[in-house]
Amino acid sequence: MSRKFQYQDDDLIEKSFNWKQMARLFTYIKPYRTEVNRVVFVMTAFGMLTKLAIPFLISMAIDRAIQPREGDPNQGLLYGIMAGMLVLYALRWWAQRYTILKTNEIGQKVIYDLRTALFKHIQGLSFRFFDKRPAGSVLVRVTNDVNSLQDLFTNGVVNSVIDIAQLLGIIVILLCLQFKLGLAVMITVPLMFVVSASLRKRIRFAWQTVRIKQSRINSHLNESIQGIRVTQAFAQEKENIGFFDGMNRSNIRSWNFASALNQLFGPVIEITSAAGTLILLLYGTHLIQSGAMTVGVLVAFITYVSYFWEPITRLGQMYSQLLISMSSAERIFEYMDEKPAVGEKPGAVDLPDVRGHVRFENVEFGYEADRPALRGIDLDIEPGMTVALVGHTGSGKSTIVNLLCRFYDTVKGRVLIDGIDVRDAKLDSLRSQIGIVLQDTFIFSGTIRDNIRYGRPDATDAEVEAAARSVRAHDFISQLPDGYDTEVQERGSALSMGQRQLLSFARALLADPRILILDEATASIDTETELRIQEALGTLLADRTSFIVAHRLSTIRHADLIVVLDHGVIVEQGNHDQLMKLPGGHYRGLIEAQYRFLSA
Ligand SMILES: Nc1ncnc2c1ncn2[C@@H]1O[C@H](COP(=O)(O)OP(=O)(O)OP(=O)(O)O)[C@@H](O)[C@H]1O
Repeated sequence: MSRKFQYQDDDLIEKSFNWKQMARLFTYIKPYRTEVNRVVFVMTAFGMLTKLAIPFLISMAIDRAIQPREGDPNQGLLYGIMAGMLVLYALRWWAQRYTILKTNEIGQKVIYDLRTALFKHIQGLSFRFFDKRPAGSVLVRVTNDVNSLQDLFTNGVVNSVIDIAQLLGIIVILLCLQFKLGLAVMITVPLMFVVSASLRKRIRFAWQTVRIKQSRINSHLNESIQGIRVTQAFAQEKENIGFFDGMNRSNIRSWNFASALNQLFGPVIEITSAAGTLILLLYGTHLIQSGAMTVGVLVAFITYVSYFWEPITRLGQMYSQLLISMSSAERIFEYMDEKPAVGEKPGAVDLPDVRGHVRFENVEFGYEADRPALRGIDLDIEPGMTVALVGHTGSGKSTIVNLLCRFYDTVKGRVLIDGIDVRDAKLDSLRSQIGIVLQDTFIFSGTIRDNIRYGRPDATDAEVEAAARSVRAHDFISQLPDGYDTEVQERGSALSMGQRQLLSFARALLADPRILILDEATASIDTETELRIQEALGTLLADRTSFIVAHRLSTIRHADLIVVLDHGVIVEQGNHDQLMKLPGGHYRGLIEAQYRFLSA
């Protein structure tokens, strides 16, 4: 069976509904406590109390103005009551408008804070975290999962507080109006709670499944778009579309299932409410006939009972909303709790301006526990040296530079810069002194100028241009439609491979790091660009310690030290001439193989 498109990102998070998590979610609303309190006050005082007063006024109108037990109808009192009701309605309208505006505002602020906190946290996570997760699934958590909390924070929190207050108010009113009738109506409530509680867990899992399906769609989407050229080149569009369709359908099915479960809350409440109304009519009529209650009070009672179910229905909906939000919250907090695998020690020091003396002392490392990628690595590199790392694919060249930048920590041994263990240095101070030019030269969307300035945003235009000139990038940049202000697409797809390389050289040169890492591009480029890149390299490497994951013969030949790796072990080191003299040596073998390839 094909094992293509396996996104092992998310398993169902097996945690029960947990109040601690809830409390944690609500810490995000804490900074806006005063605003929330204000809204709750306005809505309770002007929205809820006005609403609760209206049925009371209606009962007064019936029993005292329209059909008093004693005396004639009182028209004046009726108009008075009507005027009072108008004022109450106006007040209620204003309170509702204020509440909607304010709750939306508060909700947006909370979502903003949460998204920023999550993004900030993810930015600080180590390579190990990203090794394990497809980019699409990380996107989903910052977008969809955070969005799904929006409803909770915009309407949910404030409305729930108001609903609970309204519910308590109505219970008090019902019991005061007619104690026995009030009790009789409320007898159905526990039944409703028992039924809905059993739905709770199933709904939570159903929504989590939806999120996971969405996350997989996003992962696939991300991969499909990034790999579209390969897909089209291998004519795999149909297969891709088929796979996407399957995912999409599965998403719909799980959405429908979750939503159907959600909808069960409504009928549960409706049936309970119908039972309550029946009890009310039967028992209420009996009370009127026996003279224990007036018609006006029954009318008010009926209205209050309908008000009684309103907050319960909304709280029920809010509860399902909460369950949906909980699964998103769990997914968000799972990332928030992720500690960077490469952390900063409590007493980490700022690495002073380094000279560029690099030492690897008996270093051992593996990406996975049982598969060592490097073993017994000892290197001593003087400041200013150019070191070429060579070896077969997978021999550990990139891993050496990953450890130097501290993208990962060694399992054994130490990496020292100017005698300071990289684990004792603040990450910022370490990485800002190391420049990296990767094989996959990442160009960000923005102008050419912004891209060159990436590592030193404060560089002047003149400095940007000087850097570009030094690495021979100025000529091609000035021929672009808007020169340095030309907008490049994300990943720089409008630029050629060689041009992207030159741009990344300019970026590294402008940042002027003491230590430079260069993962040479393997793609073959024309001789003229190759020459230009060689010249640019000369400028770039001058006066700094450089590590080159080398693929080009020309670069290797001029390196001060060539380190030959094989299966994670250093098998030879020396300069070109020394290594070529070793009969049957690894390096000599590599060079001879390349010459054979080039002359073939
Ligand atoms: N992120 C990762 N997770 C797990 N294993 C990895 C990871 N990166 C590299 N490896 C493994 O570690 C070993 C060394 O990889 P490394 O990338 O250092 O090789 P390399 O010499 O730079 O290869 P190439 O010339 O192909 O870039 C390989 O066996 C590789 O499969």
